Amino acid sequence: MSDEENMDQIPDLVPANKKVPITIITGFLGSGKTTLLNYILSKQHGKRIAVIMNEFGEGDSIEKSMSVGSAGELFEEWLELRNGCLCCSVKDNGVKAIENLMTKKGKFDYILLETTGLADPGIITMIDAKNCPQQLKEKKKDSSVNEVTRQIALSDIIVINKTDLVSKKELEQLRTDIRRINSFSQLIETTHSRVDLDVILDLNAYSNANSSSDSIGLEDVFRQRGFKPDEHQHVIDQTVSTLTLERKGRIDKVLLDEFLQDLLWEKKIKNSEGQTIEILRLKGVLSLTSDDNHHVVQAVYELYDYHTTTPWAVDEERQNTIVFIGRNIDREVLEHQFSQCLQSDSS
Ligand SMILES: Nc1nc2c(ncn2[C@@H]2O[C@H](COP(=O)(O)OP(=O)(O)OP(=O)(O)O)[C@@H](O)[C@H]2O)c(=O)[nH]1
Repeated sequence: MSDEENMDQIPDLVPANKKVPITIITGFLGSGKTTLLNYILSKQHGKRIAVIMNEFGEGDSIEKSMSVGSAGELFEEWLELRNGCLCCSVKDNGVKAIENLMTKKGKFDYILLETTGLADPGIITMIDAKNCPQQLKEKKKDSSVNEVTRQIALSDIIVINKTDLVSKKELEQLRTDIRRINSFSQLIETTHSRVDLDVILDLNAYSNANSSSDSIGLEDVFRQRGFKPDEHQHVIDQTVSTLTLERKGRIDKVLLDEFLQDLLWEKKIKNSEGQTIEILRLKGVLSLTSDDNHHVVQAVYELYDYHTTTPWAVDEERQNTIVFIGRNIDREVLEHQFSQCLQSDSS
């Protein structure tokens, strides 16, 4: 069969009416990623899960399969990708690899991606409770953000693993340090990576899929966590931190695009001390002037995109919540810029 014919068949392999969630698992060497994957695979009976491991280094892509299911109904495929950038892997090699997997093995219910510490986008970040405090202190020669800070900043779920190896006081301090970097992400504490699988497998934040009825959208996450704008942050923060803004009304997408492009692409937006505001991750739920649906905006560094989710209820007050995670965050500047994107007759 030619490649073209092969590609034509791929859409049929994806479960009907359902986009397959892709979850990225990242973390430092030895933080417990493999333990987590093995735990997930050992528990998720009756589901078909593809695990994509993203490793860095020389050598050809290696495919290795392993079978964990007891009754044979559970099948997992491990696939190792090479080359550094996870964005490229996901968009190019990764997609191809997933397609090949589906061609060979049929439909999957979940796709899990494991990456080593160098990949940028992370969704679930594994933290080694014992070693993380030291990793957080690491100074990069070029004064860029260190690896573990970046992983924490980018994540939707942070799993603090190996809590058996630290005291209560050390754990409390670590929680505070992590929250300071990313106050949006959900924090889970474990030993041997034993997480609540519903939380891990329903996470769909980085998938390009539109919200489907059975996946948790960002707006649900905001709602479930009772998310409130941070009132405390008035000063410029030169470390990595989170800022949340909330505005009533409707956003003009043309104006928002201009703002996001100035912020993320052109890096034109400076704090009040003239330093560039560096965004690592951005997420938001918006009410746009263009239609009556919720829109989710997400960015990882320069890359950003929107997707449309559920309609606003007729009597629901329209509001826009946006979370910035980055460095040199300046509340006043970002607040001003974001407010400029509101439709002029919005309050
Ligand atoms: N004490 C303790 N050890 C753990 C825990 N979780 C995992 N380990 C051990 O830590 C070691 C590393 O765990 P892995 O799951 O291989 O970590 P990893 O992130 O996949 O590591 P790499 O493959 O090197 O990137 C293994 O020996 C695990 O048994 C935990 O909660 N407590």
